[in-house]
Amino acid sequence: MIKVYNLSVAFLGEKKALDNVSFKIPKGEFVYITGESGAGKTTLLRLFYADILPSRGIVLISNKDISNITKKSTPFLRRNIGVIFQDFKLLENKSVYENVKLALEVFYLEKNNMENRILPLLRRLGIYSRRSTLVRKLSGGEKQRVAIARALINNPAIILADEPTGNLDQAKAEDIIDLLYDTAKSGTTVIVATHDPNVLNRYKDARVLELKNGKIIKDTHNI
Ligand SMILES: Nc1ncnc2c1ncn2[C@@H]1O[C@H](COP(=O)(O)OP(=O)(O)OP(=O)(O)O)[C@@H](O)[C@H]1O
Repeated sequence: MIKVYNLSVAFLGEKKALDNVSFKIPKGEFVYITGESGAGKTTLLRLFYADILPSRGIVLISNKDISNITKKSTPFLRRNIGVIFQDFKLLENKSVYENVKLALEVFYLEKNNMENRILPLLRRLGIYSRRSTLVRKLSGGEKQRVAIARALINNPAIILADEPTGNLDQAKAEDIIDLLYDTAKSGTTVIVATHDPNVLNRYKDARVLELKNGKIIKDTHNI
């Protein structure tokens, strides 16, 4: 469960990136965060994994207040959160397998057993045959799948995806959204920031939170 109360973020010398935002997201929900460029989507996601702290207001992740979380405590929070970044942030000169393994090694202690965790996930995401390929040799769609594998490998409670279909054609974008939607079906909370209408229309029953100038102007669930 994610709860935010009266959340505002002001970057130095800028107008507010988020302005008094409140909402709750239950466990296992699939939510779109939408809004035009600069609306505050990325800023909101960054608050959830404590990449930034709010100027005002409260962020609760699984009932833990992270509004003032210390740097020392952020690894414990992030262990439960998988992030899929707009620009992937993969290690281009390492293989698909290595990229996922590095994310697993941070928290996983059974070093001998890692293959049993990684290979089935690569299979599920359709990148098993690319496991030894360097990331820099992959297509955009394949890189996106590696980014998803890396986000899922620690079985996080929450997945945050920032424009996960950025440069993909429509069919590939739909594949990626289907993967994320299925992930929510198994109990993971999935939050997808996007302004792509094809992505938004893919699951019409999904909750849509729309931001404009840092404020929520639409919430289809309104809870
Ligand atoms: N590090 C920063 N320093 C100063 N201003 C920032 C910073 N990050 C974001 N902003 C500003 O905050 C506002 C919200 O930005 P944000 O990146 O959250 O929007 P967005 O909805 O994700 O946009 P996009 O769709 O273009 O990624 C914008 O006005 C942006 O210029």
